[in-house]
Amino acid sequence: MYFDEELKVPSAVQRIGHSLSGKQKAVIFAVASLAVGFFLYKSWSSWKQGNEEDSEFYSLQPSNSPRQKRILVVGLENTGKTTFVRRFCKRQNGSNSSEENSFGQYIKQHSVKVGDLSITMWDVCGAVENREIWHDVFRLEEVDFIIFCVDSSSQHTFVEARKELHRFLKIKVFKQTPLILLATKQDKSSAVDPYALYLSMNLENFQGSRPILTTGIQVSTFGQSKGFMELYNLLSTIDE
Ligand SMILES: Nc1nc2c(ncn2[C@@H]2O[C@H](COP(=O)(O)OP(=O)(O)OP(=O)(O)O)[C@@H](O)[C@H]2O)c(=O)[nH]1
Ligand SMILES: [Mg+2]
Repeated sequence: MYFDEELKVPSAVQRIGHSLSGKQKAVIFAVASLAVGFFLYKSWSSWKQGNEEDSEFYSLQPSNSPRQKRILVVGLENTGKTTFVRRFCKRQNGSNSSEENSFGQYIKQHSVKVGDLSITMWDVCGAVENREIWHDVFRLEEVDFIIFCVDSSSQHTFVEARKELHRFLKIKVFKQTPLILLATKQDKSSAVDPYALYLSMNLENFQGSRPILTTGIQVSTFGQSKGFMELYNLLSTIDE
């Protein structure tokens, strides 16, 4: 391909431009406009869908006598724990949530009052070299729930996630602690649904001693979330 000296556009493209009639140009313009319009509509509707989901959860007002829930959030690295915890605990008015280091830089403590609950979440780093911390976290405080996050779109990590989850559930102090298996990144096209994820974790042997529940969430790049209301309902209905 060579370039026209003056216009710096490929001559082949230039020739096509010249050979099109006004009508053909109008058709191409209309098709391109429709494609752009469709793309904008799809982006807007997925943003709106996420936002609607959010609004139910974010409109919950804190009650005067909330029940305390202490929740440990663990899972392999890159599963979306920090994204989830920050978004869940950051209320729109921002006035009643907090984030601080707990046990050094690898565990972040978040607190929020939402609806009927006063929630403290510990977001524990998931990188391999830090996983031994998981086994020390019982020193934090008594916990009411374990939320174990699995990136539902990364099926190649399921075996490792299952191994770590089983290891974690065998820790003595957590032997009866209710578990919520959280299927994160549900927006991704390769994501499996929460029930399929639950089956792949082989949790039958752990079921006798504790409630085990599963649900899914997603948090978009723009911060819109889905599934938080259902998670809130699970947290508020189970009483240990
Ligand atoms: N598509 C999509 N991406 C997500 C979602 N949640 C988190 N992510 C992305 O996943 C990546 C990892 O998220 P983090 O929240 O840092 O993961 P983490 O589990 O805290 O990782 P560690 O702290 O290393 O254990 C980031 O690039 C996030 O933007 C989601 O619901 N959907
Ligand atoms: Mg993190």
